[in-house]
Amino acid sequence: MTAPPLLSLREVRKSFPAGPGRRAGRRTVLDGIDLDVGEHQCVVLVGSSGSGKSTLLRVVDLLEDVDDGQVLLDGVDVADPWVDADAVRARLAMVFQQYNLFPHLSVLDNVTLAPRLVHRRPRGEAEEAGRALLAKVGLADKARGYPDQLSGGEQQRAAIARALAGGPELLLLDEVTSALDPELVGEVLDLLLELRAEGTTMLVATHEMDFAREVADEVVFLHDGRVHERGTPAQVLDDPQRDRTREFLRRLR
Ligand SMILES: Nc1ncnc2c1ncn2[C@@H]1O[C@H](COP(=O)(O)OP(=O)(O)OP(=O)(O)O)[C@@H](O)[C@H]1O
Repeated sequence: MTAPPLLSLREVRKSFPAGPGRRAGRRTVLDGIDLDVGEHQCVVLVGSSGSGKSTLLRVVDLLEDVDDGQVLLDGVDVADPWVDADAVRARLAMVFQQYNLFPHLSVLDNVTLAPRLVHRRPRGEAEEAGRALLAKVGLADKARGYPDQLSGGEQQRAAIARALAGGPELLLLDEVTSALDPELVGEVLDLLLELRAEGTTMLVATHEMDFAREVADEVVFLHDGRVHERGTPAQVLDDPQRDRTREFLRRLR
């Protein structure tokens, strides 16, 4: 029997209130999503603003409940009542568009907070590992600095170091370069390419098609909460079969 993929979504549905008050009804944001991410794989979500990419990542990171369908980690539905949600969260880490570093903590304390509080690692050990991670992301000299003393690109690299600190099995990346000035985008993408080359398992939402082309095992084009087209980067980005995918890519050029 073959092992299940690390992450599987099966017929996942999610809706939100379409406006204030009950009469506004609900808007379907994920409309029956099927998706697999195998160990050491990188799946990249692309699609227009509002197509559901962030919501999909938030569902995987247990920040949103699904209305219907399953989110399976190693074949186990994370919504099952006997599943320990904290244990699931410890296997995942998400990096957000806006870094979300704690402004009152040093860079090193941001990186070591979860290992110390959640994983109960002794301070010395957590700091040693944290410094190694900061060196890896090119911030060895910023360990004692504070987030507001860092550029956007440095803050995002610190956020990536923090995400890696718990040793996640799956890294979720939500438009991590969207808030950066264009000249800082490259330094973050280079770091992600390095992580990818090391075999880090990733589920990524991005508008950076060149990056998608370089890292993705599979590109998934979302439209209106559905998988509209999927395949290798060459298939979806260079030879799309559907008009909507072509139109989306044309608008990006
Ligand atoms: N908590 C919420 N309450 C109501 N509507 C929401 C909520 N979160 C997301 N939505 C709506 O769901 C839709 C999909 O949003 P989502 O952020 O997942 O899209 P996206 O593809 O990530 O867009 P972008 O590329 O702009 O980040 C949008 O119309 C959004 O307004």
